[in-house]
Amino acid sequence: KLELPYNKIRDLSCVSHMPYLIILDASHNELSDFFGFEPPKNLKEVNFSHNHLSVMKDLSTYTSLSKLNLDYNSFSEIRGLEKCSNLIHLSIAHNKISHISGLDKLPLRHLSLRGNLIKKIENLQTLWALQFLDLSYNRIQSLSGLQNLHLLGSINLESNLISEIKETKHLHDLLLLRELNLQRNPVQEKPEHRLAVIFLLQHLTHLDEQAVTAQEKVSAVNKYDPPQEVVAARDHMTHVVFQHMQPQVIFDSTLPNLETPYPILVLTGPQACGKREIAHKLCQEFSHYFAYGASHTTRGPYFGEEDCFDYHFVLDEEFQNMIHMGNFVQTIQYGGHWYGLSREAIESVAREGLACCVHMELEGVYSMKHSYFEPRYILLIPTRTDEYISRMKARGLYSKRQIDTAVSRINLYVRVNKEQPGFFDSVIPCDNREEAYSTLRQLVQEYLGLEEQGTEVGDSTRTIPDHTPTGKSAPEPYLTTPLQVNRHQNHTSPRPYR
Ligand SMILES: Nc1ncnc2c1ncn2[C@@H]1O[C@H](COP(=O)(O)OP(=O)(O)OP(=O)(O)O)[C@@H](O)[C@H]1O
Repeated sequence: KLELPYNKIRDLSCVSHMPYLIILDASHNELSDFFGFEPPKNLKEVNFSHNHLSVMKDLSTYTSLSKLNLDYNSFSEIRGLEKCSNLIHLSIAHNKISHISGLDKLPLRHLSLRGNLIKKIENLQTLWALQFLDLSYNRIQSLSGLQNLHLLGSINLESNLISEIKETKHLHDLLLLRELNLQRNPVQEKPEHRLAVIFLLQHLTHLDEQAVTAQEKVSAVNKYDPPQEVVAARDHMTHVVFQHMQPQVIFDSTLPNLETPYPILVLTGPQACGKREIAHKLCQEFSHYFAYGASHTTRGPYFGEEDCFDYHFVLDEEFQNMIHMGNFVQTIQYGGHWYGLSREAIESVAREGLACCVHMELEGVYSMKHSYFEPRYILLIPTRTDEYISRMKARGLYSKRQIDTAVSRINLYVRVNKEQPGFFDSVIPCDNREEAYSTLRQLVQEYLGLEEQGTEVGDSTRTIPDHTPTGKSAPEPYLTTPLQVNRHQNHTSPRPYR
């Protein structure tokens, strides 16, 4: 690695003598010669931002290059990158580029052409891997030109000249689009076009706070809020697509098996109904059978919460990276924060030979039902709304709006349970936490066959149900009554516990 930023360097020919160089930072210098050195074989990252470069030249010998930063130079044309078959991150922001060209078929995931003179979105259709596109601060007048970018998750078009949104058909390819920034475009000034903006936003899970007013946001959500099934299908598709883009790994511990799927217990219900506390308690008491699968979240920890125990607390950027690395089984946005259950959270429990116990909102359940896992779903539902509200207030963590949202979602759960019999394997009222836990405890004991064998919970001498690939312990009954009640609709005989 060679770091030379903030100097007055004009000549970099010395790099020709560094055949093993991998990373070069020559930003903030006085270079006018573009790559004026013999190419080190494995050069991967180059930063030439803030120099005096004006002409790009053929980089076909720089085949390992994966990240190139050319911001704040004087380039007026993109060229010479045709053979850079490993280039995934390219930034040529704040130059003098007037046309998008020379990028055909590159495996780019991140492209920034912010602050140039571009009038039209063009020649991007072959960038099949593109996930992040920054075209802000240009002179673009229309949204056309975004066809085929199936993996694009974020487009920044802030400060352009987009004055109307006529055709939205070409945006239908953008299956994974989560963010679209249209701030500071004339279209925002015209009331008749605001509706079109909202229409575009119907596809997005992230509604830009400043792009639409609160009222419009509400009407957009009400009018276009897609059904839970659609949201879950999109969420599942996102994670499957991104997982398939990674080198394939065989997950020994949780691989589906027709006879004995890997056991997962999902506690679901509205926020603060006690599912997390109950999940922890269950994992503690039945520590030979269950371990807690901690989700990732972008919300900050509350007082007393422990990283890796309650959640893996991460920044938004890391969470988005994890999505793009195909790390999650499911994700949701709740209360302005991201939550996601990673494959690794489940795998790490499975590797211990234990069943994974997790908690999640209804959207998570819908997504899990698309996965190859076949968890048991227990709904914990408050039946005395006043007490539920008082308990939330007493925690001192929630605004009135958060409490209202949580309360309004009780009906959502009740409706799903009523309209889709069998959706939850069991429903437990949770007004009294002790009673709720005791009911769950009983279910789990029956499920593990503990009572029948008269075995004490937590008895370390007892054989542990072993789910590891090499596990040899005898199969145990998997979910006998009442947890199994609804499952009987799909399965004729109880399945053995691996
Ligand atoms: N991976 C996930 N997928 C879906 N929902 C999740 C996931 N992880 C957590 N949640 C749910 O998101 C909601 C908000 O979680 P958060 O921990 O911020 O709330 P909380 O106020 O501590 O409530 P709780 O006690 O229910 O966890 C909770 O209902 C939680 O169960």
